[in-house]
Amino acid sequence: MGKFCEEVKELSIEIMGAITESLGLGRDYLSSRMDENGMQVMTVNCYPPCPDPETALGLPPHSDYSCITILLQNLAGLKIFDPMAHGGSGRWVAVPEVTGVLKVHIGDHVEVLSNGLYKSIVHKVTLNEENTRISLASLHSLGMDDKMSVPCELVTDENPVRYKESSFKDFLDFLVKNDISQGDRFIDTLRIKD
Ligand SMILES: O=C(O)CCC(=O)C(=O)O
Ligand SMILES: [Fe+2]
Repeated sequence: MGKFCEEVKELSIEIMGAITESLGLGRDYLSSRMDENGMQVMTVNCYPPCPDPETALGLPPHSDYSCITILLQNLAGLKIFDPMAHGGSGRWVAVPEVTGVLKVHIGDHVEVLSNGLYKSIVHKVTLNEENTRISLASLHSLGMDDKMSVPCELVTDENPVRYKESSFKDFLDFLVKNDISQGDRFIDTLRIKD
């Protein structure tokens, strides 16, 4: 498990480098903040078989507060929300399980970093009648008090700052006061209204 955590952290820094490069910020824009002071939270989720899977959920719809989440799972069950489908009313899409594959979620802090170009993905976990499902989710973020803000390089008159800055600690404060199981989303508290 220790080796998995270390390797997945290295992978997260590579993926974040590709994301910041894609935004024109360069590969190392966040690498030292993520590598030396960044937070890695590893969650082990166990979903026992459910006699009536249509009436329950393993995890309610949410987006991850992290920059990115790297996910390993043993069974299908993950669904992501495609907000553009059906003319904007959206639909849930089942993510196929492919053995040994890692999945990457864009989290709220990459939405902020990209000033909304990347969207954090809303997802949920469904249950099944027969088998126990296990997933390992590794959430990668900046340090506890390190604020993620929209880079000035991405801001112009036509593209103003669309999100307030925030830290992991700010997310924890949000968690205390809100109920993510009822659909409250941290990213919604960061949006700057026109
Ligand atoms: O179990 C899964 O596939 C997803 C877990 C998840 O979304 C989370 O831990 O935030
Ligand atoms: Fe999640």
